[in-house]
This record gives sequence, C-alpha cells and structure tokens, in this order.
Amino acid sequence: MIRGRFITLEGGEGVGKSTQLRALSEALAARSIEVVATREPGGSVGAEAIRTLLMEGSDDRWDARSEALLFAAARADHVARTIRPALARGAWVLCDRFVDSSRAYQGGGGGITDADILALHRFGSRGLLPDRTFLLTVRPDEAARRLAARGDRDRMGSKPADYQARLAARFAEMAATEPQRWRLIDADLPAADVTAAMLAELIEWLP
Ligand SMILES: Nc1ncnc2c1ncn2[C@@H]1O[C@H](COP(=O)(O)OP(=O)(O)OP(=O)(O)O)[C@@H](O)[C@H]1O
Ligand SMILES: Cc1cn([C@H]2C[C@H](O)[C@@H](COP(=O)(O)O)O2)c(=O)[nH]c1=O
Repeated sequence: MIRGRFITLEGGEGVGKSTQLRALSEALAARSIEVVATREPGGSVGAEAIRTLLMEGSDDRWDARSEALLFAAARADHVARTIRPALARGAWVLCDRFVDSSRAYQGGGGGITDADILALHRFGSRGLLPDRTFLLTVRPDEAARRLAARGDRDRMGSKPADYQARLAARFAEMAATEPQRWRLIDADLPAADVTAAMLAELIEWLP
C-alpha cells in the first residue's frame, strides 16, 4: 500500500534538477518528513549498474529500442527495490528524472512511441506515476551557460542543440496534457526562489 508522496523533477540538461533535489530534500527533512532522494537512471544497486551501461561509451552504443529497454529495466529495479518500499513506510521519494524522461528522450528525441514507452512502464514498474512532477524550465542560453560552467559531458548529454530544443518542447507538451500532476517552475530564478516555488506547490500535503 502506498502512503508516502512521490515527487519527480524533470527537464533538460543543466536546468538545476540535482541542485533542487538536494534543496527540496533539506526543506522537507526540516519539516520532519522522511525523505528518500534518488535519481534515474539509478537509485538501486541493479539500476546503478545499468546506468553505467547507458552513460558510458559512444553516442551510437545502443540502438533506440535497446536503450528504451535498458532505461525501463533500470526503472523497474529502482521502483521495486527503492521507491515502493519507501512509499509504503510513509517516506517521501524525491526523484531526479523518471518515466517522463524516457517519454521525452527515447520518445520525443529517440523515435519510440509514447504508447510503447508507457507499455514498458506498465510491465516493468506496474505503471507507477508520481503524485507531482516539477518541470524545471530555463532559457536555452542559461542552460548552456550552466553546463559549460560545470564542464562535464557524458554519453547522454552530448546531443546536439536541436535535440535539446525538441526535448524542451516534448516536456512542455506532456505537462500541458496532465496539468493535475505537473507544475511548471521557472528555474532561471536564483536557486532559493526555485525551491520556494516548488514547496508552495506541495503545501496541500505538508504536515
Ligand atoms: N538557480 C540556479 N541559478 C544559477 N545556477 C544554478 C542554478 N541551479 C543550478 N545551478 C548550477 O547549474 C549547474 C547545473 O545544475 P544541476 O547539476 O543541478 O542541473 P541538472 O538539471 O541536475 O543537470 P543534469 O540533468 O545535466 O544532471 C550547476 O553548476 C549548478 O550549480
Ligand atoms: C531517466 C532517463 C534519463 N535519460 C537521460 C537524460 C540525461 O541525459 C541522462 C541522465 O543524466 P543526469 O545527469 O543524471 O540527469 O540520461 C534518458 O534518456 N531517459 C531516461 O529515462
């Protein structure tokens, strides 16, 4: 039985998801909420092993279908071993990316249909969806500046600029079709303001 809250952060590269995951975790913990902060791909021993397969190597290491299956397999293990047990004991799970990243990257960017991504998710993760998903949006020039300042590029992050633009459009489209779950957050703002905006969107569930 699910008792906790499941919150995901989504968006393109460098929009501040990891930064905000840390800040939101601290803000919730300060309200005496047990928080499990996790990420995808990864978040369990098996899923972290699959992450290495996905993140290392050349851009064409996997064909589109194999890549979608690997993300879905990592997610299935993460959901079964980390997310569901945490929710069942009443913890809040904050996750940096989830199935919506597969829908945007392998779907919008990689050509797999949304129906196929969701079918894999129904089988692998029994269709678990977040209670709330924050879409962090940043102007493309600011995201590029943040990534350049950070200075790292892995296999998944080394895609061209038009790919990043398609991703942003796909995320916005998903958010528009499911407004009860998604909240758009202006992540161009200073980090503390971004955290405050997310907390405000969780107020109904806070103790
Ligand atoms: N609101 C902010 N204003 C200015 N800089 C920020 C802000 N949030 C994050 N940053 C900086 O931008 C960079 C990228 O942030 P972060 O790693 O949190 O992004 P991310 O969305 O998790 O990226 P990725 O998806 O590539 O892992 C970091 O150097 C971080 O310190
Ligand atoms: C969950 C998930 C992730 N990706 C991509 C998105 C990013 O390029 C990387 C993850 O890197 P991060 O720095 O940890 O955000 O993987 C994807 O293509 N599909 C997915 O389902």
